Amino acid sequence: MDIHISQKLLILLLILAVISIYLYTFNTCVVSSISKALPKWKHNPLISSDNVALHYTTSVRVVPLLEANETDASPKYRFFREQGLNPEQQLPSALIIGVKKGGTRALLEFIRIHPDVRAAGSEVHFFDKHYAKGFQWYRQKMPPTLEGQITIEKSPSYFITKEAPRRVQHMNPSTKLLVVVRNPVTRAISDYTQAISKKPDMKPFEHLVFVNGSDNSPIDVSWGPVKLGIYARYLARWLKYFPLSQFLFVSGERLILDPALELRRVQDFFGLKRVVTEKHFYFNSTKGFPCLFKSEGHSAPHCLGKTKGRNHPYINPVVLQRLRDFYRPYNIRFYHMTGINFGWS
Ligand SMILES: Nc1ncnc2c1ncn2[C@@H]1O[C@H](COP(=O)(O)OS(=O)(=O)O)[C@@H](OP(=O)(O)O)[C@H]1O
Repeated sequence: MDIHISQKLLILLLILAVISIYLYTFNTCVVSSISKALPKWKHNPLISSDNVALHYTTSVRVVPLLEANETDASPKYRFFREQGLNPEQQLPSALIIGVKKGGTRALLEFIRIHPDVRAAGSEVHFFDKHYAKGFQWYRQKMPPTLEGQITIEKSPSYFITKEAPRRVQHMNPSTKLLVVVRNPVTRAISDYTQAISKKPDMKPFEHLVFVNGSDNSPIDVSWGPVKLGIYARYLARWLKYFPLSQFLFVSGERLILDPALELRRVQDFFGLKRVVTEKHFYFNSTKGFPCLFKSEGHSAPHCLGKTKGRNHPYINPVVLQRLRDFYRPYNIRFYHMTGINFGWS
């Protein structure tokens, strides 16, 4: 009888062991195949690709990521209070100041996975639109944090706002400043794509990019999508108020091709443990972008919302070349200022 029971127990244990081995192997394969699938630029810090075309197959939910401000009513904060901890709202010690269409939302959503980083969900626009409301107002827009946690906010318009550098310095001269930059040609097209999605009767890009709409004329530097790409000009203003060591320049291209690598740089810059790693990301071939396995707000795999990663319109290659030529000297100046060659050609 005893022998009969222990045989049954043995078989049960064997089945459990087989299931555990299967699950472990499956998970390891999924994670390692993703990290193998993602292309790496390990030995090449220069970025040259304008259009990222990678093909991996996964199914995914596409959701807008935490666009709304979070509240402190969540179970997590209840738990903190029960433990006698008192999370408080603080002014940000780090800002993602730009650039528009650089990949700022992706960076914010990726870095906020880190347990020591807390972010304002939506763009607050304090240093450009709401400065008159005062720092108290600004602080109330921030999520509650525990001691040692970093509060971060992103409003890409800060980078080009004249008054912003002085105002940020006034708030805190040690503020850490993150700038996500992307090939200004691609950035201009991205900017235009967003504008035309809101105003479908806009003239074609090829018209708006030139003074008088004619390709015999110079590039129209007063047109927003073009003007914003002259990064060196805007950075020069910021450097009057902050040393270069307080900036981290994140490559928008690499944030797509190797998000874990860029996130490592960000965590190092913040002096944080490297918690956000390759295992948080997978590449979604339908979306054409890296997405998250899970984050604070979502336990299931998810990508950024529909307004991130739009299809760009076809642009005449001659016009593209004119734009590349136009930006070249400004890009070189930007590389010298930052000490980084972003490899935009
Ligand atoms: N993971 C991931 N998913 C989706 N999109 C991603 C991602 N990483 C970077 N990007 C790029 O981010 C571009 C939008 O940039 P921003 O978030 O800075 O735009 S905004 O200024 O806040 O409107 C967006 O530009 P478009 O492709 O033109 O839509 C993307 O190219």
